[in-house]
Amino acid sequence: MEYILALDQGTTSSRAIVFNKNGEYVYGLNKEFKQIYPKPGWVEHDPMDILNSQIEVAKKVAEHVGTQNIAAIGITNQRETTILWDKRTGKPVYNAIVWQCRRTASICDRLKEQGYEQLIKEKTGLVVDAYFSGTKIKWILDNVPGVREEAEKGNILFGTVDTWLIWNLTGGKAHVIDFTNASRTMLFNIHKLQWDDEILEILSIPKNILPTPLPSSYIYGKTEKSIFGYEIPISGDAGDQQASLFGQTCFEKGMVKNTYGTGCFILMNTGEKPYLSSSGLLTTVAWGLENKVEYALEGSIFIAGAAVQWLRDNLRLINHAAETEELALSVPDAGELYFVPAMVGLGAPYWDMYARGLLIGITRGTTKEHIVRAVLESIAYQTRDVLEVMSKETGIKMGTLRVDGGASNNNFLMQFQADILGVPVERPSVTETTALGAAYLAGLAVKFWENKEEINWNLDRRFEPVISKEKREKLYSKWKEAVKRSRNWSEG
Ligand SMILES: Nc1ncnc2c1ncn2[C@@H]1O[C@H](COP(=O)(O)OP(=O)(O)O)[C@@H](O)[C@H]1O
Ligand SMILES: O=P(O)(O)OC[C@H](O)CO
Repeated sequence: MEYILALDQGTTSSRAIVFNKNGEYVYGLNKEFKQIYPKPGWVEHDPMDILNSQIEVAKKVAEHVGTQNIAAIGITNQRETTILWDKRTGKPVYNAIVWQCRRTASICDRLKEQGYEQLIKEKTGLVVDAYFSGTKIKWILDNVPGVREEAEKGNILFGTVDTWLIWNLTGGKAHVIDFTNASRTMLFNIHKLQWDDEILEILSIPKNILPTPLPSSYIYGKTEKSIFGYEIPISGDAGDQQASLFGQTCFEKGMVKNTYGTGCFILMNTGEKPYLSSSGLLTTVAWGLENKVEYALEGSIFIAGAAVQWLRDNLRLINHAAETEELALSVPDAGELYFVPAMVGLGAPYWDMYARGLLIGITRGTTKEHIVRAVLESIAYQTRDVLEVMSKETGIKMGTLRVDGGASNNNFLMQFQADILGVPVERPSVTETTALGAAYLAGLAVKFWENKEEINWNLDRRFEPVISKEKREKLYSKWKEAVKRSRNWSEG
């Protein structure tokens, strides 16, 4: 068999991509689905939309290349997003609460007041934040009538999006989660690789709703024959950011990647020991493979490409994301205009659930082009915030930054990123590295690839920093000022 099929279930779209033995992109399709914003700061998806859009593109792509040619399926997904369903009917009991959703900020505040921050950090590697699944599960159990009672009777299952997809694709046979996704729930002990009873008790979450945690490269089950006409092994599962670290072949300690999608997620491979941060970075499982687990340090930025979507859909300043490159290049600079994309608060390294978006430095001369440029620049500044902390903490000086994700196709942004970091930025020829990583993990489990050494990484373009250190620091210090002014704005 010639191909591996990767299913990349992202925040805004479901994607299916087929890769060949050389790790080359053969064919892929993408389907956007509805974002639901019931209240300010709340974000939901319909779990059936997630499932149907994913199956639709998967079937079309498989048929295009010949379903019988697919050796295995790898799954990768938006992480933390929380789904609870009734295992008797397969019906969700509530919409998926999306990772960006802030509705559980007050539950997190209470956990902090009760002094649980350190305990949670030591066990899970995470900061207490509404971002993670734990408080979202609690919210559904406490707020959707009847769900807690049914959960206690053993009728309810929880899953992140990978769990939900695998459960449905296997016809309800496999209720599983891989270690990387589990490490984003705030319920998983990343040292013991087990659900943590103490945290489950603190949040009043019954253990029987949780899936079985497994390595990221593993045969979890086979697809129901009715879906593709064949039973195909599902043998890779990883959260999208860890999958992209793998697809970028960041296999050595100290290697770093940044994915520019809805948000930006910067991960550094830290090897076989978890490194606990003291300045707002997360410790997370990078992958479970070949009977061992490796860890990563992560800086999660909530809004990156989403700010470009906001320019398109809310302000209607552009028709397509790609137009921003030309618009930004049409002005020599942003004219001291700074945009802080704190629309859902600020993630790493600030973790301010109450910060809100800000555009500052507007003058009579400010144009649409300046606004577009400031939005793109904000993505690069946020990345520097994380990388500064990362190298300070670990003492590792990054040699280059490997990039991927939709917005990494923006050459202006990549050049500005190199300039503001003072470090070269490398874009690989396959920027769908998230899907590629999932394909690699799936292929390794079924011996489509024998070992990691068979895996390729090819450069598309390298962006070298060109501005002076003085200019870089001047631009960056003003950004820090803008961030200060965006903080602590919302009253919850
Ligand atoms: N050329 C571009 N310039 C700037 N932003 C872009 C460009 N292309 C895509 N984007 C942004 O990148 C995001 C899509 O990237 P993708 O990796 O598909 O994200 P996700 O997996 O989070 O859905 C969107 O938010 C979009 O606005
Ligand atoms: O869907 P993406 O690519 O924006 O990724 C979302 C992250 O997994 C959230 O942690």
